[in-house]
Order: sequence, then C-alpha cells, then structure tokens
Amino acid sequence: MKKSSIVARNLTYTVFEGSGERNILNHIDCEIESSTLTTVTGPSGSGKTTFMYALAGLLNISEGEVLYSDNSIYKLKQNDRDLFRLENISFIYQHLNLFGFMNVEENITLNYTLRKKKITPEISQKIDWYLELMKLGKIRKKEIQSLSGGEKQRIAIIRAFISKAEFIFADEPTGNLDYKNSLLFMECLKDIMKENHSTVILVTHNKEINDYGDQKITLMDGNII
Ligand SMILES: Nc1ncnc2c1ncn2[C@@H]1O[C@H](COP(=O)(O)OP(=O)(O)OP(=O)(O)O)[C@@H](O)[C@H]1O
Repeated sequence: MKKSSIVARNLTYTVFEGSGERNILNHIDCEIESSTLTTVTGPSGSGKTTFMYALAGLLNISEGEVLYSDNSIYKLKQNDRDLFRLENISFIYQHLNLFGFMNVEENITLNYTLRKKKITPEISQKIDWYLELMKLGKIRKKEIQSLSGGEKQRIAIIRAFISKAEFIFADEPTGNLDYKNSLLFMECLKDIMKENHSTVILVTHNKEINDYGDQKITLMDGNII
C-alpha cells in the first residue's frame, strides 16, 4: 500500500449554538493517499467546506489531529503552520479570493510574490500556456473586476496550478464554469497531478466531477458515510 499523505484521526469541530454545542465535524477518521484525487460530496450544510479547512489546518479543531506524512499540522506553532500552507498547499475557494486591486498576472503569481520567489521565463511561459488552454487569451494585464465569473474562476484555477503545490484543496472549483470548461478543468487537473505529483481534495456537488475521484468521501451531518 502507498504511504498515506494526509491522515485525519478523530477530527472534531464543535461550535456553540444557543445553549448547546454542535459537532460540525463528528470524530472523523480518514486517510488520503499521496498523488490521488479525493472528492468530497454531501448535501448543503453537511460539513464539506469545514472538513476541507480542518484538513488544511485552518481551524481551531476541538479534538483529534491531522497528519501530513506523520507530522501533526495542529502541533505546529501558528507561524509554522501558515508557512507550511504557503509552501505546500494551494486553494481554489468557492469565493475565489482574487484581489481586485491586482491585475490577472499579479493574482496568478501571488504565491511566488509571498514566498519572494522569482517568476522564471519557464513559469511565465506556463502562465501563457494555461491562459491559452483555458481560452482566456492575452489578459495578463487586465483588471480582475473587468472579468466575468467564469473567467475569474479560471484565473483562480491557474493560480493554484502555477504554484506547483503538493496539495490542492478545491471547493466547488467548477461552480462558475459551464460543462465544457468543467471537463477541461478536470483534464488539466489530472495532467497537473501527474506532473507535480499533487494530492487533490476537491469538494463538488457535480456527479460527473465526483466520478473522477480515486477516493470518494460523502459527508452527512459531519460524518463520513
Ligand atoms: N464557525 C461556525 N459557527 C457556527 N456554525 C458553523 C461554523 N462553521 C460552519 N458552520 C455550520 O456548519 C455546517 C456545515 O457548513 P459547511 O460550510 O462546512 O457545509 P457545506 O457542506 O460545505 O455546505 P455547502 O454545500 O452549502 O457549501 C453549516 O450548517 C454551517 O452553518
């Protein structure tokens, strides 16, 4: 068996509601193997986004742990945890998180800027290649506000791909895309996974996207079913 790259043990996230408590994630155990695509589905409110954030070390979990190659992300000091994420994890959020005050190129290369890494000619060429592939053409210097929802989504996707992160967490990455572009995204994702040996966790409501998963997780009321 391949080595597990992410392991969650007893992962629990509790919130206080009124006079009581509620487990949004309820003692979850799971293993995600290296270089695989794991899809996460379930009804609205079942805990998919929370699960993804908890795996990425973004929450103050109530119980349990998340291990990346046997190291607990929640045992890291906050600064080290942030640094680990910056170096190793790319996100494609439901709400895109693109910055309106930056142009397309600045948004795509944000991870490099934050890590003070140079944009090599090879990376620059790759950006053009992705822009062409995603049918966006010559928009590197365009303002983000001037783009449509689907175009912004594709920029967020390119930003995640270009960072070459080992782990990609994607929350409804095809939510703003039409059928053709959704399948194009999945084909690109598979190529990227092969090239970078990435491990991908992808939240989706879409049955066809879910079918791409090597492992399929279904959540219901904070439990894996
Ligand atoms: N910090 C919080 N405080 C209170 N409730 C929360 C908090 N975070 C999440 N929830 C609740 O937990 C439940 C799960 O939320 P989550 O966003 O993870 O669901 P989801 O499955 O991703 O939903 P959707 O498919 O609609 O995006 C929801 O009922 C949400 O309101």
